This record gives sequence, structure tokens and C-alpha cells, in this order.
Amino acid sequence: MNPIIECKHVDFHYGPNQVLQDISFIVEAGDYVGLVGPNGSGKSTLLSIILGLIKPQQGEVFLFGQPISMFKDWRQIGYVSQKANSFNSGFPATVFEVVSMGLYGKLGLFRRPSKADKEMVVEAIEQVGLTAFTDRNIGKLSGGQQQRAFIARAIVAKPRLLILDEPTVGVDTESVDRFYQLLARLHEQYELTLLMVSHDIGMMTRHVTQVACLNKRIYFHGEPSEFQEKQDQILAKAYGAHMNLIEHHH
Ligand SMILES: Nc1ncnc2c1ncn2[C@@H]1O[C@H](COP(=O)(O)OP(=O)(O)OP(=O)(O)O)[C@@H](O)[C@H]1O
Repeated sequence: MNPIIECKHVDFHYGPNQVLQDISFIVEAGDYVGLVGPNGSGKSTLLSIILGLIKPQQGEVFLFGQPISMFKDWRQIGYVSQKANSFNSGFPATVFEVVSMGLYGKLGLFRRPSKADKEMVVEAIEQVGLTAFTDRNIGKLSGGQQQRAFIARAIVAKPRLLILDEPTVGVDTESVDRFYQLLARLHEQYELTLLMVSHDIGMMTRHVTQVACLNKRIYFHGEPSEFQEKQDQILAKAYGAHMNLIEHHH
């Protein structure tokens, strides 16, 4: 066992509104976890806790075996947020510049990258298949291409864990297929551990190695084959009245 993420008995509430209850959740090295749950079930909140952006009122979180309060090596973790691909077409940065921001954060647009940095950026852009668009303005790319640029930004510093919050929202079907192929390649070739929130249960369960189902509590965490066998019961329990919101894309 080599846990990359470990949540132990985590509770979280916004004021009086309890959003997460007694979450114990482990992501092992090499796992590719799809996290599903209805709207408002606490998925983004759980990711924010794992990313150290908010602190749970109860329970403990460990990253790479260290208590999160001691964890300093945030470059080990790449993150692609829900809103990543909503750039307006006038945003004044090229794909190269956006991806270099993954090396320097906000300084990316102002600092001159070293030769080694440039090579890492070029490699990340190549990995996501955007080499031909390196100098193109990010706002002038399609939704699917922008999303791949954000993946490149998240992986440029060679993290060991990649966290994605609903990365396929607003992206056309063909790009979604390409996107899953890209994640599969990163998972296999670079032994990247992945944690991805998705609403598309059908598509997601075909690609991941683990499914976790959340609605304030964890209702299931196991292999996709077991999830599919018990899917009706799990979803009825976890989604309840939200069942009609589940999309089926087969
Ligand atoms: N900053 C906040 N302050 C107060 N309540 C919040 C805040 N952020 C989220 N919430 C509430 O917490 C609950 C969980 O929200 P969260 O965004 O974690 O759910 P989610 O599963 O990611 O939802 P979705 O699938 O719609 O993105 C919701 O009821 C939401 O309204």
C-alpha cells in the first residue's frame, strides 16, 4: 500500500450546512479514480480539502503520507479546475505562455523561462498533441483544445497526482474521446495517479480503475465492474430524488 491521498473521518460544513460527513477515502499510487455524485453532493468541496484550500472541521488528511499541514511539495499535484476552459477569445496569452504558468504560477507571463524550462513546456504541449498550436492565442482554440492546454499546464512540472474537476463539461464528443485517451496514456506511461470528478458516469466507468460515489458520505468506492453490477442500488441510495439528473452517454 502506498497511499497518495488519505482522508480519515473528514467532516466539513459551510456554517450550519454539513456538506461532508465522516469521509474516509484512500487513493493509492497508480489509481485512476472517478468521483461521481449529484449536484451539490460535496465533490468540489472534497477536492478543495485535498488541495489544502479549505480545512475540514473534523478529521485528518494526508498527502503522500504526510499530514496536509506539513505538506509543502505542491508541485507533486497538478490541478485542472471546472472553470479552466472558459477563457475569452481576447485572453492575451499563447498556449506556450499558459503552459509555462504551470512552472511558475502567476509569474509565468513575466519571467523568462530557462532552456530546461522551455524544453519541459515543449514536451508537455507535445504530450497533449498541441504542438502545432504552441504560439496560438489560447482564446482562439476550441473548447477541447483549450482543455488539453490546461492539462499540459497541470502536468508540465511532472506531478505524481493529477486532480481534475469535471474536465469534460462543454466539450464536444470527439474531444471527450481524445481527452480520455490522453488521460489513459498519462496514467500508463507516466504512472500518474488520477482523481477526476465527472458527471458522465457511463463514459467514466469505462476508463477508470476505481469509482467513488459521494453524496455527503461515500456510498461506494471500488472497481468499475463491481460498481456496474450494483449501480442501480448505489445510485438510488446516493442520488435519491436526483436520479433523473443522471446523464447516460453510451
Ligand atoms: N463557499 C460556499 N459557501 C457556502 N456553501 C457552499 C460553498 N460552496 C459550496 N457550498 C454548498 O456546499 C454544497 C456542496 O457543494 P460542492 O460544490 O462541493 O458540490 P459538488 O458536488 O461539487 O456540486 P456540483 O456537481 O454541482 O459542482 C452545496 O450545497 C453548495 O451549495
